[in-house]
Amino acid sequence: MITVEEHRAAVLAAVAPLEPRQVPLTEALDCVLAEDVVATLAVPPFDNSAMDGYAVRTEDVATAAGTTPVRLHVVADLPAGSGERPEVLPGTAVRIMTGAPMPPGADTIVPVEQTDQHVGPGAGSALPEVVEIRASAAVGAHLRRAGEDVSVGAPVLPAGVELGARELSTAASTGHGTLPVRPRVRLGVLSTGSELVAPGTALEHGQIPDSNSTLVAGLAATSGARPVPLGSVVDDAGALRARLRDSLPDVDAIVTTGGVSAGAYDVVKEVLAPLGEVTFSAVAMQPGKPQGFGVLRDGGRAVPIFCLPGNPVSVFVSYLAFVEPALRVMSGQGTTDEPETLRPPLLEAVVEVGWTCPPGRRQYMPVVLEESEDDAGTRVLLAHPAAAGGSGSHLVASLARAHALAIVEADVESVAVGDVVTVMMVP
Ligand SMILES: Nc1nc2c(c(=O)[nH]1)N[C@H]1C(S)=C(S)[C@@H](COP(=O)(O)OP(=O)(O)OC[C@H]3O[C@@H](n4cnc5c(N)ncnc54)[C@H](O)[C@@H]3O)O[C@H]1N2
Ligand code: MOO
Repeated sequence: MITVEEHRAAVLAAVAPLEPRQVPLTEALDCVLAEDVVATLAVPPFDNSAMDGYAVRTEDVATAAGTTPVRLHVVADLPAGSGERPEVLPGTAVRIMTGAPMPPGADTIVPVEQTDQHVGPGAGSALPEVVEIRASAAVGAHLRRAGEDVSVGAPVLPAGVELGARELSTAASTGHGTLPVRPRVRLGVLSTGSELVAPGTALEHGQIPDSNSTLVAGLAATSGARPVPLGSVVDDAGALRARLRDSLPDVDAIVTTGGVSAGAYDVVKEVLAPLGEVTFSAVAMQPGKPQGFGVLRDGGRAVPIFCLPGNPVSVFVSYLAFVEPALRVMSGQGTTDEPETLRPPLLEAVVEVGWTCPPGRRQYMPVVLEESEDDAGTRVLLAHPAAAGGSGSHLVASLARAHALAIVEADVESVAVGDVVTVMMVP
């Protein structure tokens, strides 16, 4: 048996960040930015009004007040989006809406509420010939200056940042319709097993729902990859070979589940082992002992393939231990120089209900966490197994209850109430 660290090291040695690509903003969410980005547009891009009202000259309205209104001729209307540039000469005003460009000649805005005009749309909102201004205004009042937030050429997003909604709106507003990113990893998800039927299908005797496809696709999407569903194949070498061959051009990596242990029908091993570039190992962990990993060739491209065991809890643990770190390297979200960027956060918890551990294998026990206080009033996390049956790799329904995986080293025989264990938070 090899250790988890040895298997992970072999995986990480075989994967590399995907080549950067220019993608539309709509495809860039959750991607890592590959280059520094500077503003090609100022924000705001031009001087514009912050209020619906009238663009005027301050000197024209200097004496305006409720009791001494000033009457100005309205010479034009400027809704937002207007490309007109009507000049505001002395004694005139331009009606202006929020976001419309400031007309030449005007140096301030009087909100519509400080005039005699109707507020809002509908009846009474026609453009007046004359407007009565009922308040004076300072130079630049309610005016949003070009470049006030960002000027052209200013750095706005650094390489390496993970693009969320805020970063993407920054890119959009500073002139970018596309961005150079590490693309999302297209992860092919393939279940193997003649017993599998689609979730929700009525079962014949011996059949079970394929829950692994849903699990892996969901985990991939959660970590920013793009799952590519490859369905399920029966335990037939020819069918598996054909499905893998047909899928290769559309994916950057593949996860298969099932068919990797000692069974007479374990076709994943049967098909991939002879190719010479996929290795099958026993890893000292429970669940998740039988693991395959290697690369398939698509022309000159190496496509990493993870052959996880079929048991669903084994799939979950194996995904977090091996697939997630590799995807994080490929997408630029993490690096081997900083191992904490390759996995979910680790915390410590106090065991509330003990359990026994398998000999010679590191155990990953799905646990429920609860917050509590110790005798000194310090906040502590309490952990108990999520399933009555412990870390059995078939106890898939209990996964929904788990908050974390308690990691118990291979030399520990049992975990007792009050022990402190390391827990890895799970997606
Ligand atoms: N003689 C031995 N038998 C087994 C060993 C061993 O060392 N010697 N290892 C056991 C361990 S540990 C594991 S884990 C499993 C792994 O088996 P496989 O990867 O070959 O997986 P299968 O046999 O195809 O399936 C195992 C189990 O999982 C269910 N399954 C499979 N796919 C799905 C799916 N898509 N959705 C839901 N459930 C799935 C399947 O029906 C089986 O019950 O091998 C042990 N055996
Ligand atoms: O390694 Mo298996 O996943 O223990 O059941």
